[in-house]
Amino acid sequence: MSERPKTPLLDKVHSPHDLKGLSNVELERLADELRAEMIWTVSQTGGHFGAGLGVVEMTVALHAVFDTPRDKLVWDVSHQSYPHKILTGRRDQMLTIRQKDGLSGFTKRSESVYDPFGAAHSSTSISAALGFAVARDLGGDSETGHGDAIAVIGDGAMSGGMAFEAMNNAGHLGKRLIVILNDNEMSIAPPTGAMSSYLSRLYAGAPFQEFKAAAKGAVSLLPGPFQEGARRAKELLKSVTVGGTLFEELGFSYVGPIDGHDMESLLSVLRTVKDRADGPILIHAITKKGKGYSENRPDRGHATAKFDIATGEQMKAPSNAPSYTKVFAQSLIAEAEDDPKIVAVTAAMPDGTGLDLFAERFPSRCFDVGIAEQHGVTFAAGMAAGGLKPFAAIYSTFLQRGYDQIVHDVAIQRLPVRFAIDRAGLVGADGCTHAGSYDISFMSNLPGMVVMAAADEAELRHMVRTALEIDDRPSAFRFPRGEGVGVDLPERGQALEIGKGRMIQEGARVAILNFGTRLKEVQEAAETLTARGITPTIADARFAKPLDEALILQLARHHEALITVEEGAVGGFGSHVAQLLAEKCIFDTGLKYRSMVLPDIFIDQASPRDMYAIAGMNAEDIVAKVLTTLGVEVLSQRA
Ligand SMILES: Cc1ncc(C[n+]2csc(CCOP(=O)(O)OP(=O)(O)O)c2C)c(N)n1
Ligand SMILES: CC(=O)[C@@H](O)[C@H](O)COP(=O)(O)O
Ligand SMILES: [Mg+2]
Repeated sequence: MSERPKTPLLDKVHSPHDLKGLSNVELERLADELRAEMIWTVSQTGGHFGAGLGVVEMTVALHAVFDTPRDKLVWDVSHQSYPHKILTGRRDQMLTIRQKDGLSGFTKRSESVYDPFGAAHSSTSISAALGFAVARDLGGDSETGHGDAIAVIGDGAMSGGMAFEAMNNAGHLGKRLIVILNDNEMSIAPPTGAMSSYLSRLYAGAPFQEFKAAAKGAVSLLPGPFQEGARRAKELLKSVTVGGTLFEELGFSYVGPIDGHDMESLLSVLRTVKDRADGPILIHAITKKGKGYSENRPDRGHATAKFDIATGEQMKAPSNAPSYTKVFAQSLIAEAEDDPKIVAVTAAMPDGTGLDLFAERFPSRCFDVGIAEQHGVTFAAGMAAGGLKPFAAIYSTFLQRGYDQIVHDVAIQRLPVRFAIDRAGLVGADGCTHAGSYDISFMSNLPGMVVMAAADEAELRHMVRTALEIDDRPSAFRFPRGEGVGVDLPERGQALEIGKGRMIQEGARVAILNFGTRLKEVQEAAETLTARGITPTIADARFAKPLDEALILQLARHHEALITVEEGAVGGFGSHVAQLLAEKCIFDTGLKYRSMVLPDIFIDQASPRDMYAIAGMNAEDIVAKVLTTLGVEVLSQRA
């Protein structure tokens, strides 16, 4: 185990207030200690890493200059907020981060007054900070008071449309608002897009040194705070800006680029801005993701498992089966070898969706659109309308961003976009912000949509093929984060019959109708139940839409009880089954129907197994549900 670093200055910091008396040199030393502390902490826990390392100096400088929590500091995505958490009274809990009952890996209002706004999905910070600015100016109530509103947003997050919607609004309102663009020339993967190239050009055009000198000069010109008139302040800011940027056209003052690791520069600029800004201002800070430890890794150490600090070696549990993501990617590549019309879209998640593999094989047929799920969906719709066969590979939670586009651009026009919905169900350490809980509901509600869920990795392979063959309407297939169950994989997928489920085992009294990867838990539950003399019938629905009506009615008519199981919120598969049973008057026959869905709460981070335990959806919960439904004593079973 790596030794905890010595951090004499940091040990004296219990809140940002303790930074106020420190000199610039001490703040610089504090940043070094904070970085060492963060490296050690994440080596023990795993988690998001590179982004936090890149904002260590910025975090120290922001807390030294601004008056949080009165000033509202909003971190975009907030995967970079670990140093902020350490400085804002949560250092002692850092070893619990992303674990059950521990700290969240993201900012969270209920966790700290220093987290004025929760995040985890990207590109929301400018909108939220603008909201704080307006609340301040219009006398909103706030326990911590109202001061400056500061958004820290990455270059990747800046590719999201919301950031521009917010700047458009902020430039128009003209309120004092501070946006720090943390430009490390990385998203999770290297950023793509014209905006990214534009930022690089801004950076290339104005070397730090000149700016640093200007900033220093400007600060030395300042008399005490609050003594300078507005005219002078404007001139001062102008002297440290370069003109003609896109941001200025949108109504922001642009300051930069500055070296985001240079404490002197940061402090000078932030102090100047704090004292003088009178409208929206954007500070362009250049940083290195992974600074001081993982900056040379291809992903700059975006996220990591626990690791050995000396060797960098990550401690990952050995895998027994390929991940669902990999099976998806390999299956799609196999299909694309034969069908040149197949194209793939990712919204800034090439590695996470496996499309990095697809892009290696078919570079011109793979599109990383940036953090732009809305655009990604409509872009795919356009390609479908143009005669291609697009697969939009998007995490369930991020697909929420593109919902109107799914309805308006895809479903209403019945365009054959294939949605490969990764990270379906509860994902673990990222917690409720990343849970894929709603896609079954929001996709199954749409007329004409085909909605599938894979029960194992072989099923996923078949569903890729099935989606490919559905060329007259949109379709979706969902699969979870992590490893498959280890079933044999067919070389190639076989198209499934649309809207047809499959029988897994015949039993009596109770039928369990599964949708998705709870099948393993259902089968485990069935073993326990069989030992108690109740052998359930098990079927795998495969489709939530269209429903296999014949199968469902058969199960309902030949069993005392029918229980559906799905890894999704209420309103999904089970609700559609209930609707069918009601319409066919099956409830009138006395059928006991139960639907096992995610409960109506947001479940915080824990292992997926623990999250499903909280949700009441593991094998033992299925056993209990069967027994209570049949009126059999549960307690004796548990004993
Ligand atoms: C809407 C949405 N899509 C995708 C993601 C996944 N995601 C998390 S961080 C990240 C990259 C962000 O890049 P940037 O803002 O530059 O921050 P950096 O990690 O470089 O500091 C992405 C794509 C997300 N959080 N939200
Ligand atoms: C912050 C963020 O949104 C991503 O980094 C996310 O945590 C990735 O999740 P996976 O590890 O499931 O790809
Ligand atoms: Mg970045």
